[in-house]
Amino acid sequence: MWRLLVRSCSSSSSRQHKQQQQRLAAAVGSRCYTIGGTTEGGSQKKHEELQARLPPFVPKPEPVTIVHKQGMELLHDPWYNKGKWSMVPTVSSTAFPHSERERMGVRGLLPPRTTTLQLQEDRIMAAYKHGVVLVKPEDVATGGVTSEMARKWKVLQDLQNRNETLFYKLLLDNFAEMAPIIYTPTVGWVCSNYHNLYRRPRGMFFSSYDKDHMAAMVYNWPQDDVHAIVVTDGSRILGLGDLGINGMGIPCGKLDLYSAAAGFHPSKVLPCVIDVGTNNAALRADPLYCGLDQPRITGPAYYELVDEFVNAVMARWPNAVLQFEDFQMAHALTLLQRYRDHHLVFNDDIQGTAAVALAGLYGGLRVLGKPQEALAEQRIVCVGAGSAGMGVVRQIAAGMVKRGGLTPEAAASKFWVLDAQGLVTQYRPGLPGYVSRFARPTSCSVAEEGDGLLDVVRKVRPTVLLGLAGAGKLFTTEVLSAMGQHCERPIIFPMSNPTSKMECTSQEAISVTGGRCVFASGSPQPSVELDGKTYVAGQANNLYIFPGLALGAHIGKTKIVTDNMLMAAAEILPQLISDKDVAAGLVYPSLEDIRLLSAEIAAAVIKTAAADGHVCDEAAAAVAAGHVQLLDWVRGHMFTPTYSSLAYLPPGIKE
Ligand SMILES: NC(=O)C1=CN([C@@H]2O[C@H](COP(=O)(O)OP(=O)(O)OC[C@H]3O[C@@H](n4cnc5c(N)ncnc54)[C@H](O)[C@@H]3O)[C@@H](O)[C@H]2O)C=CC1
Ligand SMILES: CC(=O)C(=O)O
Ligand SMILES: [Mg+2]
Repeated sequence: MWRLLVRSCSSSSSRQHKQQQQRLAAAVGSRCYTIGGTTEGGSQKKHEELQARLPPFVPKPEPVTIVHKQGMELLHDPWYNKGKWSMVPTVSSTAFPHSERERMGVRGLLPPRTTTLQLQEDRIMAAYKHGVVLVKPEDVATGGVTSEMARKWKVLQDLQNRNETLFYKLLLDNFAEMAPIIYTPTVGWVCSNYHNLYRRPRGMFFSSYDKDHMAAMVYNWPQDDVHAIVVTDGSRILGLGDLGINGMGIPCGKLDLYSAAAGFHPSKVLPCVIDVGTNNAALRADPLYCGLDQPRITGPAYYELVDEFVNAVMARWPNAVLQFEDFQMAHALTLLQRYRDHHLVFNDDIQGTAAVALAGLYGGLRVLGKPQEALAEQRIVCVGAGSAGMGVVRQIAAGMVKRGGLTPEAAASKFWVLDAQGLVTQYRPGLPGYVSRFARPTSCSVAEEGDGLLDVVRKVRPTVLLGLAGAGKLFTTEVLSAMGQHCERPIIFPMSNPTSKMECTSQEAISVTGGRCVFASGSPQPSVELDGKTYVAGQANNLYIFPGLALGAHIGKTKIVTDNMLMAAAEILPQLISDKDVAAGLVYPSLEDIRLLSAEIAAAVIKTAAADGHVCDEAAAAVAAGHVQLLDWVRGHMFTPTYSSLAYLPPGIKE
């Protein structure tokens, strides 16, 4: 240390400098130290030489502020917070250096990348001078989100930051209208621009930097009783690809729906992101990006981190249901299989989407006036062999076995699955097990390995066309027209999100098929007027399933989420469509009734889990009491956004 100090000094003749030299000499006393390799000891001349080279002393007290707050309380104090709590986009709070985060109990409450006061100021100046461009033309192109939708999102976001009770009352009272603003498609734009829009930390941020700290840092979250956690690693956000830590917008949006749709108390839900880096070079290069500046960690190190996260949150909040969301296929299924027998977890993209697709097909059969058994007669083309596509195919096949009486092999023969390389057949080397079961046999006739969608549709003449590729307009006019030519009432579900990644619009499908198709899409679509008739578009989105499924699993204390529970959710949903809506061609019930739908799904899930012998005694008693009592019991657990009287409890006094 002395060596460094001495070598970095420079000469000065100031009085302060001399005082500093004297103080240093006194402090050093007769201690031996090295200058340029020579050992010195008490020589006045050498002292003077040394002191002459020391930097000047500047009497400047270090700016330390004594704080009597830590953690969330600190972040919520605009004076101590090192972010901007303003109405303009900025990187909030991230100017806390890591050592200080540790000291102040805010580790995990902020994104991992730190910024500077200067960068924050530059951003504010830019917004001050040039205004905030909320939606750029390219955002509309990539996300299908207009300035008007972004403006509404901002109004709701500001309200949520101010008054959660009012936010949830508004959302619940206007659910169908506002779901597209807090959820898809607007949430896709929010994630793409999260680093620009970020104002206030929400949820917990875990990163590879936190390795070996997660079990402790979860205690920085102030709520002891968390009921639902949604986590992403940002690797496949909707159909928008790797958005790194920006993917945090998705757990936030999903949990808004947990509270609005299923009545989870907003203070008891926890959005989480695990930042293992990103392969999105543009984001990493952006100075405002608040995630780690490193490529994604893969392999065993990745699984060690996710294991640590799961163990940490499950140890602190053993009653929580944990939803995995928007993990890329390379990890999604492996993670689900890794935890599903040990914890109350599910993967929404694999399982929630599967259940909503099967529900939509049962709804479609109702529209066509056919029983559920008719599922087994369908020929189904699915474009997209990823986590969502294969989850959907597997669930529909299970429905064919259960309702249609087919063997698993016969059910598999009803599917033609395409990925980015075209039709998937057994010719394909290295097919993972979850795909190979549905790969067409090589001896098969009509369609061949690698065939494009149009060829497959012409050769196979499917009755159902599903889109889960996240690749945009794959259901071209030719494809839609071919669907309409061989099938009187084709079922067409372009399920990819957000709007810009959907395989076709409602207008395209309905006009090309002359209004004959049964249509539902992943993101909401407008009604279509054709020849004086109005065709209403349904929404084939897992938002119908996950709130009620999670509620049933949580309050029923089912310990795990089974395939039977998912099947129960898929089977109950189409029974809840009103006859009027069926007559209008809708394959899903109205979103205006979302609380009722979630309660019915939760009840169905609990009944199934009870039959399989894994619910808590209270839930078992509610099931035994009958359906009406069970529904009442479920609803009794739902949060209702109303104001209540506040009572003050001084510190140290127990409730
Ligand atoms: N409506 C809903 O509730 C849900 C919709 N999704 C959407 O499904 C889409 C896919 O999600 P994941 O399966 O998780 O993604 P993924 O990345 O796991 O799979 C994508 C699949 O699409 C294939 N693909 C890509 N481009 C293609 C092309 N041009 N032609 C044919 N196939 C192509 C890929 O080869 C891969 O098999 C996303 O857009 C996502 O937003 C996902 C979950 C729920
Ligand atoms: C809806 C959904 O979960 C997705 O598009 O990924
Ligand atoms: Mg998803």
